[in-house]
Amino acid sequence: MGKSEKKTGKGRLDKYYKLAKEQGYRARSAFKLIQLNKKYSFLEGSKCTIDLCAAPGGWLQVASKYMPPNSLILGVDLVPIKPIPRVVTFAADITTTHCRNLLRGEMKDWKADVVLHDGAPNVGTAWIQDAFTQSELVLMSLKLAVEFLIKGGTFVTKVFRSVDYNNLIWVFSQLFGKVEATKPPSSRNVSAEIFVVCRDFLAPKHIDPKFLDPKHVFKDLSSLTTDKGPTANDVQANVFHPEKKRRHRDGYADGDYTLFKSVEASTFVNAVDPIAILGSHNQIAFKSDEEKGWLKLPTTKDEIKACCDDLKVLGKSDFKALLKWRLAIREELGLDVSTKNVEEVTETVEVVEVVDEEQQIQDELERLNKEAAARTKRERRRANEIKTRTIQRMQLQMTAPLDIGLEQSDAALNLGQDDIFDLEHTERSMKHKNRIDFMTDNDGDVLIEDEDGEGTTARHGGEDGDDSILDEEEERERKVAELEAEMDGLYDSYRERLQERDAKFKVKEQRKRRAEKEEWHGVEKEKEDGSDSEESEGGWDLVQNRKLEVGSDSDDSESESEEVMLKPNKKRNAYAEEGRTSKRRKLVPDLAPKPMGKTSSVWFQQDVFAGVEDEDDEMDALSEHEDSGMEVDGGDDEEEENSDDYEDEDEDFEVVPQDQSEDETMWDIDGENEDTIKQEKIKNHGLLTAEAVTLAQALVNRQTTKTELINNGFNRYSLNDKDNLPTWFLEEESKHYKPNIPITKEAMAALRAKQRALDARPIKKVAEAKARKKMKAHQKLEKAMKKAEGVISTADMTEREKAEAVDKLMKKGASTAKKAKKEVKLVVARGANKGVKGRPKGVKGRYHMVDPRMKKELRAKKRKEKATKKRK
Ligand SMILES: C[S@@+](CC[C@H](N)C(=O)[O-])C[C@H]1O[C@@H](n2cnc3c(N)ncnc32)[C@H](O)[C@@H]1O
Repeated sequence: MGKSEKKTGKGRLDKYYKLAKEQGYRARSAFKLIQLNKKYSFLEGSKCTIDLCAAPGGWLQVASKYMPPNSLILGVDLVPIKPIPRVVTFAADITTTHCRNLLRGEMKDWKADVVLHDGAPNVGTAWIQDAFTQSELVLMSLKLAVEFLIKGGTFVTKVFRSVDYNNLIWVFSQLFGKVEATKPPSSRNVSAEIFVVCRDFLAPKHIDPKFLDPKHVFKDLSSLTTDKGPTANDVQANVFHPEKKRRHRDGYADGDYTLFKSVEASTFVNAVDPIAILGSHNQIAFKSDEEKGWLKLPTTKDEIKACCDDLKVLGKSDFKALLKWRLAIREELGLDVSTKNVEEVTETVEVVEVVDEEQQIQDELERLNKEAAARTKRERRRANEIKTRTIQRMQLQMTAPLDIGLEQSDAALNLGQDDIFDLEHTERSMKHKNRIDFMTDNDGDVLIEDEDGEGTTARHGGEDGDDSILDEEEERERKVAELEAEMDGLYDSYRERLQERDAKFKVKEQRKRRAEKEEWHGVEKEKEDGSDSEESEGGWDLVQNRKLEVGSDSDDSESESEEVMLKPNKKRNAYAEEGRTSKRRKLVPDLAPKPMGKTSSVWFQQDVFAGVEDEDDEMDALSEHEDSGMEVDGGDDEEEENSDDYEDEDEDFEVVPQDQSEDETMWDIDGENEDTIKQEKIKNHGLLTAEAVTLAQALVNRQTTKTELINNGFNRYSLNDKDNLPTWFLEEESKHYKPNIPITKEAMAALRAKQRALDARPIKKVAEAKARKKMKAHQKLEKAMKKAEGVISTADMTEREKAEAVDKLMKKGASTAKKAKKEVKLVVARGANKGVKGRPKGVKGRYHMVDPRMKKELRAKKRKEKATKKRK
């Protein structure tokens, strides 16, 4: 709401408002005093004026303007008044003795010629209280006036036309010679205010205290009665907008001097217009026995009782509560019939129908059956919808593996979320399957262990029941395998997408893996070229590879048990192959030839492999190493291919197909190959992590031994079984599930020193440029020397000439390396040089005009450099 709108709404933007603004008065009310003074001229002759209720100070400004110089002007208000020249102000309540004392202190034994009062009580309390304070305020100002006024002095006060008006005028006339009520033109017509100018103060020696006692002055008023009540509008407004306090500026109804009105509760309850009663009364009283009985009813809560006590302080919600209470009482009395009751009656009529009990039970059962059927149907439909949605999302590659996990509560598959992630369960079912396989006897009979552990024989493919159990199990396994394969595939495509989005993804991955390795062993492991292939592997492949690695390490007896473990996996892989279409490519090993990894090349550089070129021989060599329990790092697809072939022929023989895993390094601590790489790496780059340096220092300082270190390598992290875990889980786990090797201060310091040394080294480009320069200088010098040799061998030159020529040549040859920089003189544009155009006087050679500030900055820079050098 705009300001002008607000003001216009109240009719305030009148000419006096504008005039007050123009003339610098703090309030438009200033014009009321100006006009009153114009009519009665009391300010011009006043030497002392007291303004009661003077804030913000409009009247004080007028007094200060119209009163003679050196006169005393005092202003009092509840709120502080901003200073006005030659005006003394206080903040005090005019009804208190404190205010009186303040005035007395300021006046000494002076008397005031004029006492002004423009007070308006601050609204906020109950309406009845307002009405009382208003009249009281006038009487209080009169009390102060008669105390401080000089005989013949003037008292100007504002009163509201109310029931008190006549009484007040009568009191004034008892104390002043002339009493006139007037409404200055600046006072709005809508306002009930009127100004009474009491002149010629009689200053009686004794003033009857009753004249100044509100109780006395307004005492008789209560005896007067009126027929004219408040208007209907007023009443409604009182009830529905109680917060808007009405000042009754038009005064009370003639003769209606009873400010406090009580109404009996029964009148309110029986009234045709209860709102009118609420608006025109102060209290609802419970006098008769019947009314007192209502007080005990549960509907008459404490709040209702409190509301009935003082209607004038109630809010809208209180009135509503009272009207509701009235309705409740009326229902209680049978005066009203509530809609609720009507409904209840109707219901009762329905229930009263005589129904056969059996029939009723039958109906109830039918109803329950129908409900159950509908529920099942609903659930099935919902499950189908979810299934379809999930499949669609999978097809559209919208579902990331984690999402899948959340959405796979597929009732149709009999797999909840728990089932999918319940790997134990999956494994159990697989083992169960294996056990069945293993327990198949030669006759083709199957030994199935019952709960007690006793074997029972069942015909292979015999009874339907067993078949169905097997089918169910198989079906279940198949679905689990399919889902897992699906998830792995999706995870791979997710990683691919990630790779596409983030160009640094590969580098990050490599770094991460390197960091992991270092954390374990303290030395950085050479990154294999084949890491790419590992990255592109699905989780299932990784698990498979790990299995193969473990298998290759274990002895024969172990490999047998491993085989048992591996079997279901192979089977699962087969299922996965079956079930997968587009994502399947991730599970198929990449057959394209790949460059040999660095580790591999180091390995194959050994003498043993000299001259071995053909594939078969290579495979022989590999198998030899397998037998000797040594780790062979693959990465070549040829090997991989061959390994597959061999696997088919002899399952005991398994070749590590691709990249070396972290586990491998852990298990093969003494591996020759490993050591070579590590040594080489350390030789080239030194130790790179604080953990590695800590361990190395501990070793050097004999705080630990190699054996201890190896033993420490076998901790809960190293023996973490990662089988059957999906890649995404392993990756997530690798972030947090790792040993926390303590590092020492010394290790950190050593690493930092190394880093600083590295930082101090010039970058490759700079080093190259320097080398180029050096080389050129060297070439030039060589050229000069050749020329000098030519000069020496010349016959037609004297020895002296030869020496001079050689000297010149050699100088020229050497000078290129150090070309003297042409010096540029800096001339400060200050004093005579300020604003000079062209060469400044007395400056020879190259020069550059500079701002004096530049020199200062240069000096500061040098200072700083010096300080940093010192610190170093
Ligand atoms: C209409 S204003 C006075 C305007 C003033 N005449 C002027 O021209 O600026 C009424 C003032 O009376 C003050 N007032 C109300 N009750 C009071 C009390 N008990 N003691 C002192 N001042 C009071 C209010 O604080 C308010 O500032």
